[in-house]
Amino acid sequence: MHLAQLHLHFFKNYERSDLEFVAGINCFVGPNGSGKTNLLDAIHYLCLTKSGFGFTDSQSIAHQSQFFTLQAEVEGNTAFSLLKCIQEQGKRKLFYQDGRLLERLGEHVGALPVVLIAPDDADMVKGPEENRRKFFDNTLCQLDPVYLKRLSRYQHLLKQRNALLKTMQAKGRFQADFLAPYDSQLIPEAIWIAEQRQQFLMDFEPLLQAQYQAITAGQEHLQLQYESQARDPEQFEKMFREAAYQDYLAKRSTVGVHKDNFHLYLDGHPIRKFGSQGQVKSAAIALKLAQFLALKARVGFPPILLLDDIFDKLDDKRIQFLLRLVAQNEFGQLFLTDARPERSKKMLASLQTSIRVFPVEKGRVLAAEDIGQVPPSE
Ligand SMILES: Nc1ncnc2c1ncn2[C@@H]1O[C@H](COP(=O)(O)OP(=O)(O)OP(=O)(O)O)[C@@H](O)[C@H]1O
Repeated sequence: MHLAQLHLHFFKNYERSDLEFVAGINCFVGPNGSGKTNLLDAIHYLCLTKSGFGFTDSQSIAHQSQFFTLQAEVEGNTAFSLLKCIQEQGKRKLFYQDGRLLERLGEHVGALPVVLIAPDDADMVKGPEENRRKFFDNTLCQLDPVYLKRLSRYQHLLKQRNALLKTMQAKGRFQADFLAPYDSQLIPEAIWIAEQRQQFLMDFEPLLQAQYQAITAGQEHLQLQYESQARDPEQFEKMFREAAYQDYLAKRSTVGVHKDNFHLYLDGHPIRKFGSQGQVKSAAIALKLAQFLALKARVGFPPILLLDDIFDKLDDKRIQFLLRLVAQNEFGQLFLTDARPERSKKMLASLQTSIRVFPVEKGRVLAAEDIGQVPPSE
């Protein structure tokens, strides 16, 4: 499976752009701020229906416009060959597969799996718990549509419960019976989500460890530990109900799977606290590569891989590791950005795959150049 074409209209700094990709490596090169990452984000939108860099939909509409349109042609083993995403300012985002408007955006999640390796990935390892929760939820949602559905339901109920707690506080009156209908729906969802996370991690941890050991030449042992209040269903239900008054005082739900933690340890010590910069970077790439392998195993073909600015932000050792994987044909279609064209051309030129370089200049993509040793059609 690969993206054969991409068409952008009023997406960020692109007024209109039409690109034809190769099935191997597509490299966007150009000065800082020219729009290279925006192209990766357009691809991310078409894979997961949203930005991979935390931009809102309205931020992604070009300043001079009231809408953006993204379109892609997909070749290979997917159930569709044409994708379209339209976002009009202040309106519902529309997403089409082969001209069919999807009722829910979630229907598309997982159909075109994608992994993004970006400069701020270290925040996933070093940053707050929420970052790791987001990473694991993103992976599980791409793997399983039911997980996405039930997680969305949990988040929706939680929002409603929190709004109710705020209203109660504003009125100065705690009423446990008002919370009960939410609690009886939230508790089973939380228990189910915790179970799924737990099960998933049993397969994911060995993948993660193998990737980390390969990157670091096997010197240290990376471990992942899952901590959830909902792992013991009976205990959790009691805890959740008992927290009601505390929740009222806090004006938010203080117990639940939105509080789960995913701890990373290096030789038994929390990497967040003790990891060196290099160890943190290696763990971040290992997480993304393990995500890639988990998705590939589930769908049976390699996900699209987006590499943002890796030549600048990673050191040679980690770049060489990634390029070795490319050379071993571990990946499918790959998109990467680099501010220095000569460097990426030199790094990529020897690889046995089709390679196309797209020069980018202030929201315009100039004539592409094929530099691979394999013709673009293969
Ligand atoms: N909604 C928008 N409308 C118009 N321009 C936008 C919009 N959002 C972002 N931009 C512009 O896009 C440019 C940033 O693009 P992008 O992040 O893709 O750059 P880049 O080439 O990856 O740069 P770097 O090499 O620094 O990472 C900036 O000039 C920014 O002003």
